[in-house]
Amino acid sequence: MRITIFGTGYVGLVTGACLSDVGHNVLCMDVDEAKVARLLDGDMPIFEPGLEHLVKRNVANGRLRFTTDTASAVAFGTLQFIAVGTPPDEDGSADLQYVLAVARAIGEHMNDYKVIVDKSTVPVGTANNVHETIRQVLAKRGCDLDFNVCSNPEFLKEGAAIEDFTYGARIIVGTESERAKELMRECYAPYNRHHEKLMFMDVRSAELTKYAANAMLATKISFMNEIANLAERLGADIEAVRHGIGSDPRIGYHFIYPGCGYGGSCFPKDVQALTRTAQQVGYEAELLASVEAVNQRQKGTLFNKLAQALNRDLTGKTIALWGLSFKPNTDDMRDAPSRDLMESLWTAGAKVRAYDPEAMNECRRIYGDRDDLILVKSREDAVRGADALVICTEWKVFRSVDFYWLKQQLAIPVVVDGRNLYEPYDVKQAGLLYFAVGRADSLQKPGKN
Ligand SMILES: NC(=O)C1=CN([C@@H]2O[C@H](COP(=O)(O)OP(=O)(O)OC[C@H]3O[C@@H](n4cnc5c(N)ncnc54)[C@H](O)[C@@H]3O)[C@@H](O)[C@H]2O)C=CC1
Ligand SMILES: O=C(O)[C@H]1O[C@H](OP(=O)(O)OP(=O)(O)OC[C@H]2O[C@@H](n3ccc(=O)[nH]c3=O)[C@H](O)[C@@H]2O)[C@H](O)[C@@H](O)[C@@H]1O
Repeated sequence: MRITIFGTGYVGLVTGACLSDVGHNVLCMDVDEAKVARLLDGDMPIFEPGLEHLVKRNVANGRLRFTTDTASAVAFGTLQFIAVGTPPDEDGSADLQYVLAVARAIGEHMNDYKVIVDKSTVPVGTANNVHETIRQVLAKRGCDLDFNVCSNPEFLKEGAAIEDFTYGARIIVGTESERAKELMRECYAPYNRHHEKLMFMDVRSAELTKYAANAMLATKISFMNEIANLAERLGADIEAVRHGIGSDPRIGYHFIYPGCGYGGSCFPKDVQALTRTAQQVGYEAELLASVEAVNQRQKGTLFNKLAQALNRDLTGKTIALWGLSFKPNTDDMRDAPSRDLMESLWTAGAKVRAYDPEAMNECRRIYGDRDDLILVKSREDAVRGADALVICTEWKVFRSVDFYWLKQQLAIPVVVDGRNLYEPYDVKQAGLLYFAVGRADSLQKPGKN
């Protein structure tokens, strides 16, 4: 099957690589010439486990190609996937300019039947909007061509994108057209062999399903962070509570890890966009607004704990930071909690010595050269000579630490852990003060031991 994908970001590139790997012929189009040039050179613009291998294999066998040429991209595929960004607008609603630019390009260049497949996360009603945009462009051209627009939201997680795309729990397709349905069935047949994963529904429900899924997951996280904050104040341990509630299958263990707030390119923007959508139809989404507010507060928790541990004396201090990406196995720092922490530390007059296994270049790209940011090559380099340590991301390399060694490295024996990686008792045994999230032990103050 011939498939065109607009956008070679996390979603577009993974979709292109995976669909070509199961035998489809895929042409990926991006307006970012530098990105396409890198891809043509076999260089990955993002870090995603397994992606480079998949891309190279399918480029080599000729089933995966890249272009910046819109006309040939539109001519190529019967299916035209839209996988471009939908960043937040100033008021929090989804900015559809990139989606609609693709719609116009399709309208300008199409000469036969197409199914336009919206994979970007878009507000309810966008498929209609895309349909109308294409119809108007075709009308201007004096063309009367048949086409359908369907919604096919993506549920992959960064860091596990290929696995999620390949083995995801469901494939949602919103369409009222039998012809589009058959083509989508053909596209996803390789993923639908063992049990029926394809769920067809109306377009608006498919669009809302995506926001509902992300909002539900974000709600679970904010809920746990709220309980964690309570646990700290009540002298309870959130890790015991997490085990206790997760064992109830109605609640489950997934997405109930407390931490330093959810980040990434999606939960923050999608919760905001859904809240905005609700307002637009005259409904105050109070729960969603609270999910967002709790998350904002949680992102300040590491700084507050550190400031309290150091008696608010941060000026001139050097803080070691382990983990910059918003989660492990990605170099993505969009809305990462590490950014809130670093920016607060700089405002308070502290320096940051940071290490991340994959996000160093991304950090350099975002913040450039500055005196108060020192990027180092290992976790050891980060703590050597630092005053205290903060952990923002639960990369595997941070999980096992000799706490006696760590104590010797730090001028002030303070470890603030935004991911609850260690047993408080083990850390304390080495003479360190350990401030985790939602753990009664983390309430200890310097001088109390
Ligand atoms: N990142 C993720 O894990 C997931 C993202 N999504 C959704 O998928 C969409 C894409 O997200 P990402 O892949 O993260 O975005 P991204 O920002 O990584 O990539 C978007 C790409 O689209 C390109 N682009 C912009 N305008 C274009 C045009 N007119 N024609 C062709 N290419 C164009 C950009 O140059 C960029 O390379 C968003 O709506 C997002 O909410 C959904 C599920 C997971
Ligand atoms: O729409 C999207 O873009 C995607 O958003 C999330 O995926 P992603 O943002 O890549 O990463 P997650 O693993 O969901 O983590 C998001 C944030 O929540 C945090 N988190 C996650 C789980 C948890 O229990 N606690 C917690 O604090 C993570 O540290 C991270 O900062 C969803 O999990 C995907 O299903 C969805 O497709």
